This record gives sequence, C-alpha cells and structure tokens, in this order.
Amino acid sequence: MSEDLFASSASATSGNYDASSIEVLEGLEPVRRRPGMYIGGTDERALHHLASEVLDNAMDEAVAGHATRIEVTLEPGNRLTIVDNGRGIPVGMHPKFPDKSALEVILTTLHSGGKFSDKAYATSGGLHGVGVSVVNALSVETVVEVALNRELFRQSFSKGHPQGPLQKIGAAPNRRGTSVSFVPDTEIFGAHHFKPARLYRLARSKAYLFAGVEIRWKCAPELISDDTPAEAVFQFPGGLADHLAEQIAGRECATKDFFSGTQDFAGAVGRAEWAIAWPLWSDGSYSWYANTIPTPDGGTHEAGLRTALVKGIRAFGELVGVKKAKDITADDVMTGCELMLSVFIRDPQFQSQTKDRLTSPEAARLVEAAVRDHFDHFLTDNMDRGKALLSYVVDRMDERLARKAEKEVKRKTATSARKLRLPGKLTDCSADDPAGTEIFIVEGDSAGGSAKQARDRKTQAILPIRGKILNVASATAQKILANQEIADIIQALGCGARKDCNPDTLRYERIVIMTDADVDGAHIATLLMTFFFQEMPELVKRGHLFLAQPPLYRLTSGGKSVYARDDAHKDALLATTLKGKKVDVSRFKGLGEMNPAQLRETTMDPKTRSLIRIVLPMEFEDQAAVRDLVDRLMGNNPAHRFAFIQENAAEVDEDMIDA
Ligand SMILES: Nc1ncnc2c1ncn2[C@@H]1O[C@H](COP(=O)(O)OP(=O)(O)OP(=O)(O)O)[C@@H](O)[C@H]1O
Repeated sequence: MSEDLFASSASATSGNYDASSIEVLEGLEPVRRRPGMYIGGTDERALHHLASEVLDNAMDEAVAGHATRIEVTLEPGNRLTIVDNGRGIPVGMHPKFPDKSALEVILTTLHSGGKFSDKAYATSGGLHGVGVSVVNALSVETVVEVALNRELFRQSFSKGHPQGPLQKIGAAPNRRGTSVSFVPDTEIFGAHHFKPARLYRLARSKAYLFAGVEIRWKCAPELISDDTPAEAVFQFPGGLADHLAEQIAGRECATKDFFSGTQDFAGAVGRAEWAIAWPLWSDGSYSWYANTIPTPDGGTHEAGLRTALVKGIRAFGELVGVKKAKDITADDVMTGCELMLSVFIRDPQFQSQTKDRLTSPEAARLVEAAVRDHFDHFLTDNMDRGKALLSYVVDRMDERLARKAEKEVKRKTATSARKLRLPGKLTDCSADDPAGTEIFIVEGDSAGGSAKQARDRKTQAILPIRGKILNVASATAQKILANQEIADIIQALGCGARKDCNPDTLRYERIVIMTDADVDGAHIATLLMTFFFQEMPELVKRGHLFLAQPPLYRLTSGGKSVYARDDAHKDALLATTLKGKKVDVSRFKGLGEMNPAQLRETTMDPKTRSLIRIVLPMEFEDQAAVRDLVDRLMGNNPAHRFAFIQENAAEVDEDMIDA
C-alpha cells in the first residue's frame, strides 16, 4: 500500500480505531444490543417468538413425559404467563457458580441448559440453551416460579438482571412445575403487543402436535377485538389427522381418506407423524415441525417425506402398469397437497436460533423409512384409492410437462429479454401478456395462502411478504438492497428500481397492495407505498399502483351476507338496507381468516371488488418534490413529520388518494 493511500484512509475515518475500539459484550448485553440475531428482529413476529421460546420449554417437559398440562395466560399490560406441571427448573446451587442457583444461571447466562446432552430430555425442541435467557433479557419484568418438592420458589428479573436472589416463599403441597411470567420491553419492541388470536392459534397448534398434553388458554376479555375465545382447553387425541380434517373442512379430495399415520424410527430415538390430503382445488399448504417447533422453511424431514412419496407412487405406477409413472417428480405429488409432518428427533439441528429450517442430515433417511411402508399400504390396501391418487398425480405431471413445453415458446417478451429470475415465494399468473394481469402483494403467509386459493390463476399473481417491510425512507441504499422482501418485490415486478426503473418492462398491469383492514395493515400499506414513491415513482405516475379494500365486517341476515369496509360503513348498512332485521355481525381478524370464496368475492374478483388507485398530485410531477415529501413523512427526523402535520392539519389531504 502506498504512503499516500495510508494518509488518505487515515484522514477519512473519524476517531481512533485501535484495541480500545473492540468491545466485548458481557452477559445478556449482546441480546439487548442485537436482538435480531436471537429472535429474528424486533417486530410483531419477533415479539411472538418470545412466547414460543417459553411455550417450547413447557412442551419439551410434556414431550419428555414429565408435564401433562400447560396454561397460557395473557393479561393486561402485555403480560404473558406460561405455566407447566413438569419437573420445575432446577433450583439448587449450580456446581460451577457456587453463589447462584441453577435457575438464575439459566435465566441470566446464554448457552446454559439441560438439553445439550440427552440425559434430561430425549427429543427436545430446545437445544441452544438461550431461549429463556433471551426472553429475560428482552423483558422489562420476568417472574419465574418453581414448585418443587412441595416448596415454592420465586425470582424476579428486569431486562435480564436479577432483582434479588432466588427465594423460598412457602409451601406448595399441591403444585409442581414452572411458571414464567414476562412483560416484553417496549424499548425493544416499541408499540407491538401480543395478539390474542396469534397466541390462541399457537397454543392450539402445539396441542395438536402432542396428544399427551392439555393446553389451557386464557385471555383478559378486554384485550380481544375479534372472535378469539377468552378461554379454551385444547387436547387432541387424534393429533395431526384431526388438525388436517379441520383444515380440509369437507373439501373434495383425490382420495376420500387422508394418508396419515405415526411411526417410531427404526434404530433411532424418535418418531414421525404425518397427515396428507390431496384436495382437487388447492395451491397447497405445508406445515413442517421438528420437536413441536414449526419449521416453515422445511428442511431435511421435508426431503425424507418427498422421497418416500415419490418413490411410493412410482412403484405403485409400475405395479398397475402405468409406464409414465416413472417420470413423476416429488413436486408432482406435493404441489397442491395439504400436509402436516411432525418429527421428534434426538439432538435436532436447525439453521438458526429462530429454527425456521431443520438441517439434521439423518432426518431425511429416518422420515423416508418411517413413511414409505405406510404409503405403500395406503396405495395398495385399496387399489381404487391408489389408482385415484395416481391419476391425480399423473395429471399434475402432464400439466407440468405442458407448461415446460409452453415455456419454450417464451413468456412475455419483456421478461424473457432479461433473464427471467423470479422469487420463490411468487405464485405467478399464467397469462403471457402483462395486459390485464395483476400482482397482489399480500401481508403474511397465511393471507398469501388464502389469496392463492382465491385468485384467478390466469391473470392474478400473489407475492406474500412477511410482516412490516423496511421503511425505505429512513434506510441507506445499501440496507434497502440487502432487504429480502424488497429484493423479492423488485424481482417479481421485473422493471428494475431507482434509475434502472423502466415501466415498459413491468410484468403486470396492476400492482395491488392487499393488507388487513386494521392499523397494522394500514402501516404495512404505508411502508409499501413509501417504497413505490421512493424507488419506482414512474409506476405510480403511470397509475399502476392500487390498494385493495378488504372488508372488516360480514353482516349476515336471513342467510345472505353483505360486507362492510369499516365501522362507518357497517353502521350505515345497519341503519339502511339491514334496518330492523336480525343481523349477525362478524369481524374479520385478517385476510387469512377469510375463506377463499369470501376473499375472492369481497377483495379480489374484478367484478365485485373495489380498488383504490394511488396517484401523485400534479405538484409532485418532479422527482425531487416526491423525495422531499416522502422524506418528511417517513424519514428519520420526527421533527419534519411534526412540522408537516402542523402545516397540513387544517386541510386533510384527500388528493393523495384518488378513488
Ligand atoms: N419449563 C421448564 N421446565 C423445566 N426446565 C426448564 C423449563 N424451561 C427451561 N428449562 C431449563 O432451562 C434450560 C434453558 O432453557 P432455554 O430456553 O434458555 O434453552 P433451551 O430450551 O435449552 O434451548 P433453546 O435456546 O434452543 O430454546 C433448558 O435446557 C431446561 O433445562
């Protein structure tokens, strides 16, 4: 390196970079400084991850055969309490830290736990020994109680720090187990609150995953704004097969029976449980679990199941003399099926602490071996059933081959000119010409699932995005480019962003933002609009951007339903068309709660829906003015926002949105 270069680089950095610049974070400090590394962010999803961490520990006690009951209680003040009747977190003094109880070590030390070996737990969801300490670090208050040997112990913490030693507080003759009660810190999670509906679903799905546990749900009624029950008891002796039956809800399937079963692993600790249906009309739904932890990105257990299914169906094809069955792929069997697979395995490995994907290599082989025999029996025990499934799968294969042939004829000049690379999450439409097509950008995978079933395959594409996207107005260009959700949107639209943005190569005629009809939904829509205003203003100018208008209420009277956008619309309908009638009013919790037919009718079908087109008023013709406005409204400096509100409060700006 030349001396000049040395000189210039030294002057470019501010302050000293020397040994003293290197920080070592102690105790739980790294969790508070970089929560994303431990819980994947600080948004609503991450907040709910805290609930999973504590519930997973209680489930581990149940799966290990020590707890039979778990209680999940949400109270005002965003306080969540999870109680189990398991063995109780050990309270004795820890051999390595003689002045601390094991409980205190567990709650205040990363990588402390009883699941590193298989002595205390055979097939646990916990393995990193960080879960509950992370919850503790990110909570303004944590109270842990343990009832053990007829005595009750308690210790309280704040932001990870003990508020006194572990105390014996009395006799507990009729109680055993652990209670963890915590209030997430608003310094970390801002205004995000636990959502009763989300916790209710979480508690219920855990009960489906382990027949030996009863889970009790309780929520302060004033926290509930939808039809989530305030109390419920979940116990499902039928396990996943019950869960799937509820999901399929009588829809017609290729075979009347589901393919379901449970099988201990041969030559290893653990087992697999699965339930699969092949509905005639579905874009598929896949739920993967490992030691009761949802692994939405699948992984090696998924791979094992795919292999078992594809090998099984090919062998059956050969048995009944269908030659082309040898070309069936795993996707032909799996696309459009609805399945749940839950494995219990020793020492599972996940891709990260959020455990979205299972990576244990042996899971593939164990699951394949566990499922394969059962699948062969499912196909051959009733040959009509086997043939019905084979013909359904062969249809899929034919469709795939036809699509492949079509692709060679090339789809869309615009996109094939640049190498077509689409995000995996996009469910594209089949039309060749962008004219008349639409892409729905949908909040959340569950809403995405409903939208996929509700769409018109030919003209409507669905891109689910996860939670709140990055606020581009307060992010650096580098951060924007690195954001996966944003990369997916840019890729799906195919028209480039910023100075590369060329609206002529947009792959769809309309871009429709479709979010829940609540405050969170409005926030997500705002962030998306900010993105379009800032990164692709040309698209907005040309009128490509729209907001969907999902309803908030369904009003049913005499077997007929009408839908209301908001409270005012509901009141108007009740006072006019429905006046004097007996009306049943139900509120939609979110898009994902609507069934596909409802979603299609109310929000997606061009014949019955209404859309709002987003336009820029005349004075924002030039790009600098748009940037300035976006920056004032959504940028880093709240003072700008405040000034804007003061300047504009008198004339609420209806021009920005043109119905
Ligand atoms: N409800 C409980 N009952 C009994 N022991 C518990 C309970 N909750 C936690 N523990 C003990 O505390 C340890 C640490 O828990 P923690 O949640 O920090 O990590 P983990 O479950 O081991 O792993 P992971 O970080 O993957 O969740 C556990 O390994 C277990 O020994």
